[in-house]
Amino acid sequence: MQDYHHDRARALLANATQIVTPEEVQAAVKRVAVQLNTRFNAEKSFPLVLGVMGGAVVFTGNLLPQLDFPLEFDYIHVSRYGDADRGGQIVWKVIPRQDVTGRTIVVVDDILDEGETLAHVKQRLLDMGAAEVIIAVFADKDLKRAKPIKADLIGLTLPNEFVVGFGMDVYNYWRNLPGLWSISQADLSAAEPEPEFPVPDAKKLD
Ligand SMILES: O=P(O)(O)OC[C@H]1O[C@H](OP(=O)(O)OP(=O)(O)O)[C@H](O)[C@@H]1O
Ligand code: HPA
Repeated sequence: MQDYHHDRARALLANATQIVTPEEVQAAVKRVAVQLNTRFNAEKSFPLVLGVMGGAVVFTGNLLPQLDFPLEFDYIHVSRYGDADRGGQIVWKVIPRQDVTGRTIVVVDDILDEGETLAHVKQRLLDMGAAEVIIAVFADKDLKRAKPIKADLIGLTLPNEFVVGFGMDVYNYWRNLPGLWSISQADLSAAEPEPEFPVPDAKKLD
C-alpha cells in the first residue's frame, strides 16, 4: 500500500513539467502580501483572514508572516475535488466559526480554477452577514471563459493545466512541492483509457 502510493506519486512527478520555480512562487506570495499591506495599513480595520483548507495551507503559512497589520486568523475547510482531478459537489468540512457579522473577511486560497468553490464560500459569508469579502488567491487559472467569481488579489496566472505544488495536489500527492508542476494530460482521469479488448462497432450491435 505504501509502496503503491510512493511509486504512483513519483511516476506522476516524473511525467510532469515544472512551470513555476520556487523563486517565482515566493515572488507571487510577496506581491499579494504587499497589496494587502497597502490596503489594510491605509484603513483602521481588523479583518478576519480565513484560509480555505486544505489547499491554502502552504500559501497561508507563507503569506501570514509577511502581513504587517492587525488581523485575526482562522480557517474554513471546503473541498470540491476530493481525490479527483475534476470538480464535483462542494463539501463543507469546517464552517466559519467566528461571528462574521459586519466584518471584513479576507478569504485566502491556493487556486481559483472554475471558481465554483470561492463563489460558494463568498456567498455563504455574505449570507452570514459579512460586510465585505475580499478574495486573495495564490493562483488564478486562465480558462479563457467567464467564471462565477473574480479574485480581488492574484499572485500569478496559470495556464489551463492541472497543477500541483505549493498546497495543490493531484490525488492527494505533492502538496509539498515548493514550485509548481503541470501534470501530464495522459495521467489525468479524463485521458481515454486504452481499450483492453477490441471495441465492437456500434453499428453491428443493433
Ligand atoms: O475554482 P474551483 O474549480 O472550484 O477549484 C478551486 C478549489 O479546488 C481546490 O480545493 P479542493 O476541492 O481540491 O480541496 P483541497 O483544498 O483539499 O485540495 C482549491 O484549493 C480550491 O479551493
Ligand atoms: O489545477 C489544480 N490542481 C490542484 N488542485 C486544483 N483544484 C482546482 N484546480 C486544481
